[in-house]
Amino acid sequence: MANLGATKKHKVMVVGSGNWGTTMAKIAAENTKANPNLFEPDVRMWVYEEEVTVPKESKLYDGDSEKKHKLSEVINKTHENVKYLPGVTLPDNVIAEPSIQEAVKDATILIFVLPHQFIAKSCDQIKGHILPFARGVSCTKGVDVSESGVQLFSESIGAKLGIYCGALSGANIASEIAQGKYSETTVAYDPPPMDSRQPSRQASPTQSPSASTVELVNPHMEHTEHKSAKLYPLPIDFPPLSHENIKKLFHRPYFHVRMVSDVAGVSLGGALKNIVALAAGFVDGLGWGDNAKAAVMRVGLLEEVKFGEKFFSESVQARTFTEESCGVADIITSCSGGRNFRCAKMSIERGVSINEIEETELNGQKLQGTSTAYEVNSFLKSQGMENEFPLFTAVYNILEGKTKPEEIPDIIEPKD
Ligand SMILES: NC(=O)c1ccc[n+]([C@@H]2O[C@H](COP(=O)([O-])OP(=O)(O)OC[C@H]3O[C@@H](n4cnc5c(N)ncnc54)[C@H](O)[C@@H]3O)[C@@H](O)[C@H]2O)c1
Ligand SMILES: O=P(O)(O)OC[C@H](O)CO
Repeated sequence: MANLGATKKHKVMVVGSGNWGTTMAKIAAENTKANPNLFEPDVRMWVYEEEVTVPKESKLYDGDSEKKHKLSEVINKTHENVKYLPGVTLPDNVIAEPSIQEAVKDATILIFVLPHQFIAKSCDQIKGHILPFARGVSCTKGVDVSESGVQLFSESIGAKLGIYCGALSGANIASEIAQGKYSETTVAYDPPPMDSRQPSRQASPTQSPSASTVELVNPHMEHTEHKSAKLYPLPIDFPPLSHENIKKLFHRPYFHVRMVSDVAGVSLGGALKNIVALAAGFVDGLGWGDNAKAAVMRVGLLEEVKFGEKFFSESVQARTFTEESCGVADIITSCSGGRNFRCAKMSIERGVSINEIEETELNGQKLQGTSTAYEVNSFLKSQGMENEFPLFTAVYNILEGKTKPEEIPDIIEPKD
């Protein structure tokens, strides 16, 4: 699509700076540089500030291996996130910013890449500090479960901030992609109709677009206050956020993007596969091998599709799970080398809780599968549907110590 009437460029920022957050900032920064007609070059990355030590090879190392440095300063001075993505040089247009309000200021595109447990609080901090017509893309893998029901993070971010938010998810182990190794991903962006460009429209000043009421969130939420909200159209002096232009922000020669419109399918694939990966880790930890893993992956995929069709029936498409990177491919990669899989496996092998493994083995990185298993279970319980999702329920019960991993085969066997 032509950039009709566009005189301004999009300012891109990343909310998050963990293993995937830093990788996404790297990808986005490579692409903003490569597409100067669409994007401002600098990509601000919000860093949840902490003190870190630097390795001997770092130019900041002064002989004192215990000396603490602010992580944001280390990133800006050395172009390396020494804690969450060590050994990878970031482009110099990734700018680490410890203030979340400063980081989001004037950004037109916000890429959310936080562990899901931190999204709500971060949105509260951002609210009132973003451009009203900003747009979001959620790369967070998880679901937002509350008393009202289950929501996608694209929906809860959108509803909290009053913006449109799409989703990016795929078979994406961050460290491989950060090293430029080939991978695919799925980006779901279903732009609001008001963002489409009409050639006859007069260019309007950035500050004056009027808001329209649109459906922003999942209509399955029974008691939501946010069923519809005012959404500001993207001013015509910015390039349109069409599939073509959104793809240009994420696609790299080593990171192949497939654009779809099924935001629910993409988000659910990323969230639910983390429960499946725990199950795969449990059976692998027992020494049962690849056939056992394949069995839980098969059942996990079916439960993902069923969850989507039961609770997001108006929007989800089964083929998103079976054909796209965010579905079956993410189950395969997560059950092969993901953190949830590896930690679940170690917890069985060592006979310690997975929370202890997370604490001792991940150096501050966060598992999403354990909290997602609890959240999904509390939602299924509220719906009286635990028995319809035996694998998801078994993972929850194993985490609770009520079921043994050895019982998985019997539990997932269809009952007459
Ligand atoms: N790492 C991967 O390979 C990968 C790939 C695809 C998707 N994801 C998803 O991306 C999301 C982010 O994961 P990640 O790998 O970037 O993070 P991570 O697990 O590597 O790091 C944890 C992050 O949480 C931050 N943090 C800690 N306490 C916080 C607080 N109170 N408030 C805000 N932030 C806090 C830390 O600073 C750090 O940036 C997750 O949903 C994950 O499932 C990860
Ligand atoms: O390391 P995990 O288990 O959080 O999985 C990483 C990615 O989500 C794999 O696609």
